[in-house]
Amino acid sequence: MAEEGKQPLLNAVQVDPLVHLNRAHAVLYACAILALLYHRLLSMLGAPTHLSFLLFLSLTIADLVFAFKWVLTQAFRWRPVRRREFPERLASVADRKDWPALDVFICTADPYKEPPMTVVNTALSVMGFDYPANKLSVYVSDDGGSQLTLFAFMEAARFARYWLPFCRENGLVDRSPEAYFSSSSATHVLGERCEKIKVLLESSRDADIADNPLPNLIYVSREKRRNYDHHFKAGALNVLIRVSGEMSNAPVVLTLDCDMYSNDPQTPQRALCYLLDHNKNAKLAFVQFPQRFKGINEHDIYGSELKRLFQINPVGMDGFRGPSYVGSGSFFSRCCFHGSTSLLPQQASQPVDSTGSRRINLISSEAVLANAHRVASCSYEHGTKWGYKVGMRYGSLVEDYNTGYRLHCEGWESVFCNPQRPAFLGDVPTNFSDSLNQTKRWCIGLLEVAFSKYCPLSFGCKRASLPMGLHYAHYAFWGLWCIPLSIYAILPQVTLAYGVPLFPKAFEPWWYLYVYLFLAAYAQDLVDFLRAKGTFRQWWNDQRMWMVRGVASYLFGVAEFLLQHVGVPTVGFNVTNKVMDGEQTMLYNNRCFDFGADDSPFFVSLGTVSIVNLTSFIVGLVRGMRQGDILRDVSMQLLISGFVVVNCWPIYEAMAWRRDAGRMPVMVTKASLMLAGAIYSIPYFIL
Ligand SMILES: O=c1ccn([C@@H]2O[C@H](COP(=O)(O)OP(=O)(O)O[C@H]3O[C@H](CO)[C@@H](O)[C@H](O)[C@H]3O)[C@@H](O)[C@H]2O)c(=O)[nH]1
Ligand SMILES: [Mn+2]
Repeated sequence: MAEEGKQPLLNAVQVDPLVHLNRAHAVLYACAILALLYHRLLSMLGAPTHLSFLLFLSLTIADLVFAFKWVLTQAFRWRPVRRREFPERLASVADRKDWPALDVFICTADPYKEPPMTVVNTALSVMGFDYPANKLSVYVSDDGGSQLTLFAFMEAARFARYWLPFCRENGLVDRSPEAYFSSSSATHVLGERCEKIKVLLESSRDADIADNPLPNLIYVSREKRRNYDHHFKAGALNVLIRVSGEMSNAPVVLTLDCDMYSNDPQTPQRALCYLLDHNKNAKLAFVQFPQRFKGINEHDIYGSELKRLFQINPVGMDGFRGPSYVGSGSFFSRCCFHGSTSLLPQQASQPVDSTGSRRINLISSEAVLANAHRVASCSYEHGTKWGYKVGMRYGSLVEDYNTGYRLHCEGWESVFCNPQRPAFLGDVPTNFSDSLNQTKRWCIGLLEVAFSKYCPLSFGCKRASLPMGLHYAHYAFWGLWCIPLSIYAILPQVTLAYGVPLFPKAFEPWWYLYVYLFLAAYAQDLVDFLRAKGTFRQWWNDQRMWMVRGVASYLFGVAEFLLQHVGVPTVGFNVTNKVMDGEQTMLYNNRCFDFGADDSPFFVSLGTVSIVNLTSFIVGLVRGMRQGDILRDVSMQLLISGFVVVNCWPIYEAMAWRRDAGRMPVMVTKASLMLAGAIYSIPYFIL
């Protein structure tokens, strides 16, 4: 290995050339926000009645939240950096035989929502990494304790003997069998059960048909008992950290969701470009690859790509301590799980090195298995620091966000690695209601962190840094979007229907301020999106989903979080469905919104908002045509409701004239009409 300091460059970093433009614009926009708040204050002070004061107050609250969120997002735009890595130079730094061992963790939880074949597929794709087989171990955590999954893996172990040499001989890059070739009820999920650990393949013993060693493959189903908190995925990963610690104990650990298969066998080498970089690795906790997805329809109608979360914002965080951990596609340095950088002497937080792997040839020995069983039992963590100071952190439904955040607070760093060819590809919910449920779960998990003693605004700004604190606060307070979005979805519209102006007259100077604030924010968002290789149509759908989530996922997420706090039990980690029926798939591929799956309360909310906006827009326009002068007074309200109406088009289609299975259930339409009627009648009661 090359000496420290003389190491050839394994990676390079470049600051986004547009930062200065962004910063200049931030200053201008900040002035505009201050002017707006001043104007709001004036209107409140000059309000002629209590009612109009309340109306202006609501708008002020909405704008304050917008302003707060704007401040938080500036942290992402302050210093975005892009990285490149040079895996071809790796050979001059470390010989293949000196590469650190790699443990891959794959989590699955529900054999019905996550078909075992998907999980097997993911496992085989990583066993096909271009990496020394005797240094590679794949651990599968089955939180469902499913016989079917275990059986599928036993078969997979046999299949691997043929598949892996086949990949190598044919130089396949797609090493997930399903991706390459595409082109049973005999089980039940056990409530309580003992831990089960099976070594399905052992590198020192098993070889493929060409007589090359195979990677280790280990199936782990942890012990589950009533009366014990299992901490969902975080708990499962902590069991894997300990079990693998007893077996292969590799210094590098890759975490993957069961649907995130490897799309490039060179990926670990890219990660090594950072993990073996002596200038970096003493503090490097993880290398995060973006979550990328397959099967998204052309215009991405549900905004499933989550470009901002997975591709744009990490670049912004990378200019500081690094991107957040997103649960999948992350190469960890194992030592980061054992405590903080500052607490440990330099030797203990040793950078990833070529050593560290235990004697792999012993993993199925009785002694090792006995230890593995011990650490996989549910009482093992009792009275230890696991989940609090050690391993994946508990206390939030978004264990990934929470763990990455706490690592950054302890002084660890991370890097964002976003190669041209997606490193991993996963499934997205291609069903409207599933997609909204997923973001609702995230929203709740994030609020759990926001309102804990680890609130990023206080704890994070102090322990990590101001920008890192703001980054994490942006996510923690994600759900707050529901406040301004709900207010702007109803208030200007209802007042418009009653002919009450709320905003400055058209073409007055203040009116231009509002127009500037809207257009500039939207334009900047569009530019960010296009620069991240999005299309205009995808961006349009993405901004629509932002509003949709505002009155659906975020609104219900915040409500559920509040209910949870007054003691109403809630669902917890509702695993996202990865199976689609034929009709759903057809609707999705035809870019049709699917409201048919269930009559979810989300849809009542969406239906109500869309009806209110359409009604007000028509009433306002007709009134404006009749009495020309009022048109200028309510112009802003007309623009807002008109904009929402354009966005709600798929909802009107689904309510009024679609006849397929994905149309809006009649019950939901009726409920929405009633709710809209109720909203319009509120002013009567107040007056
Ligand atoms: O009790 C549980 C629940 C879930 N999982 C696994 O966790 C993964 C993610 O679950 P999924 O239903 O796919 O959730 P998503 O919302 O799609 O996942 C995102 O958000 C999660 C946090 O909410 C992160 O853990 C994931 O990595 C991230 O991809 C899957 O492999 C599950 O099998 C478990 O192992 N045990
Ligand atoms: Mn998922």
